Amino acid sequence: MTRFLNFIDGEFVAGSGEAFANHFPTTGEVIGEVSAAGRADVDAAVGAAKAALKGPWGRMSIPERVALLRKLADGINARFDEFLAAEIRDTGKPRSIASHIDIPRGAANFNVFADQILTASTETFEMATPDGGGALNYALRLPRGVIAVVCPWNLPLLLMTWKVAPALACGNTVVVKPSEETPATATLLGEVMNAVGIPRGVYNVVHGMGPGAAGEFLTSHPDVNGITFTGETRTGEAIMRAAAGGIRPVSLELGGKNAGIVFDDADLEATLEGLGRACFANTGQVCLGTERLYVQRGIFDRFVEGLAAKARSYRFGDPFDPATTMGPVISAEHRAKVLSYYDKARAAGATLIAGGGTPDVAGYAGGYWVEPTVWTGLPEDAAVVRDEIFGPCTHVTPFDTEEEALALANDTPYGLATSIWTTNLGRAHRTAKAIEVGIAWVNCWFLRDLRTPFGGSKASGIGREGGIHSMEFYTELRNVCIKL
Ligand SMILES: NC(=O)c1ccc[n+]([C@@H]2O[C@H](COP(=O)([O-])OP(=O)(O)OC[C@H]3O[C@@H](n4cnc5c(N)ncnc54)[C@H](O)[C@@H]3O)[C@@H](O)[C@H]2O)c1
Ligand SMILES: O=C/C=C/C=C(\O)C(=O)O
Repeated sequence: MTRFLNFIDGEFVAGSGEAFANHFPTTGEVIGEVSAAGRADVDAAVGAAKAALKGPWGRMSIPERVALLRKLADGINARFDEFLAAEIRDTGKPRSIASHIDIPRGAANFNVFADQILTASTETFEMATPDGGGALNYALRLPRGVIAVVCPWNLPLLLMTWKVAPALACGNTVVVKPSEETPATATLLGEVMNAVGIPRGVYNVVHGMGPGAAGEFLTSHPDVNGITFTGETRTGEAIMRAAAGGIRPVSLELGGKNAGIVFDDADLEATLEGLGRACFANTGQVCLGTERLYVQRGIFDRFVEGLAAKARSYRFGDPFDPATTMGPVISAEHRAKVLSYYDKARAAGATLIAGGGTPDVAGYAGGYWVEPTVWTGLPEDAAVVRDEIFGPCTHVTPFDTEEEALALANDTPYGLATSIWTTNLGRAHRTAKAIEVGIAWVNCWFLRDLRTPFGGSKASGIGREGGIHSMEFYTELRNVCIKL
């Protein structure tokens, strides 16, 4: 049984909070115990992070920091199999996903933001002064200080390093609160931090729950200078309230109810491949996934049939077996939530095209399995069409005109991402511009260039991360005005 400790000031320490169990979602077995941080431990972590700003880390040049970030990427890659196993045991996700997405991106994030800080520039303005002389303004890009990083469980290492890497690149220190469901890779990263020579206190990890526990202790801590959060919209509201105390900036990457739009001129095979992944990859637990599809009437029946075939094509089982293509959902609680929506769809009179229940997975009866599911026939105000479910399921609605598709897609409080499929160039540009989201993919899904702005509109978030946009959040600009 693994014991996951907090990582504070370069050391692994037990916390004063109540320890809790870590489950393997594939079997439901308890495979670890997580030592939760109490308020005093969070104080110690924030204190260590604050002190580290004044230590060697704070005096380091950008090239020195960049060299350490590259060592972190190499350090993760050198222990690739350990990170892979840790992520798989926390999430039950298939090896094929974790080895292609989670761990490589977890490492790559450090290299990407090392590159970014080397080229991040600031403005200068020369001005005339009333005395006939002049002055020169230039901006200094300074770290904000101690950054609280609060993370979800769906892509644990990837989403954590997506924030930790730019925060460190900019010279901040961090206190990470991983999801209580997935403590492993954040903890393992502490070992890599020490091994490559990141000074103590620069990276800290506190484990525990959110409300009334480590998450809240951290986000309400007065010595935290900025909060970056990925998770549910409701939690984002609580974090924003906590950030109001002391006026701390927030970056919020929140929930969604993303629409996919398929026009009848789309390449059907490519569309099914792309949207099949958008609906079902990672057992539907991707914030960018599509839980609502709008398909033009001319290809509606063929599309629905093709998507049902995709839904039925997954293989459940041992995540370490390369033949497994779909894992369980993260927890018994989350499975109950997803299945409650399967019940709601039934009660609302949906036409069930595929799935709709729980599979029998031989040898893994205790796992948190749910079937990939496709429905049609529900009105737009049905709970299944409106609420974020965060499971491997989608509802498909037919439409006739471009205007109608856009009105349907935009009729949601959320605005994270969309995936539009058409071979008509003009329509692609028009639709991408008219849809109210932060990320519009055309003829693709989850194709990521890490220099691009990433984030949500409406209730899906505040701010953008990625490339220079991360630098904007993790630094503060100071204007220096020199009278010449
Ligand atoms: N927009 C994005 O980039 C993005 C990416 C991934 C996931 N998500 C969203 O995340 C959600 C799934 O993740 P989740 O269930 O882990 O989200 P969650 O909001 O339940 O939890 C996220 C983190 O916040 C902590 N937390 C909870 N309440 C808190 C509080 N009051 N104060 C401080 N911390 C608190 C949790 O312990 C956890 O570490 C989905 O809604 C999904 O759409 C969004
Ligand atoms: O579940 C959400 C996935 C988010 C992905 C990223 O933040 C990324 O690719 O950088």
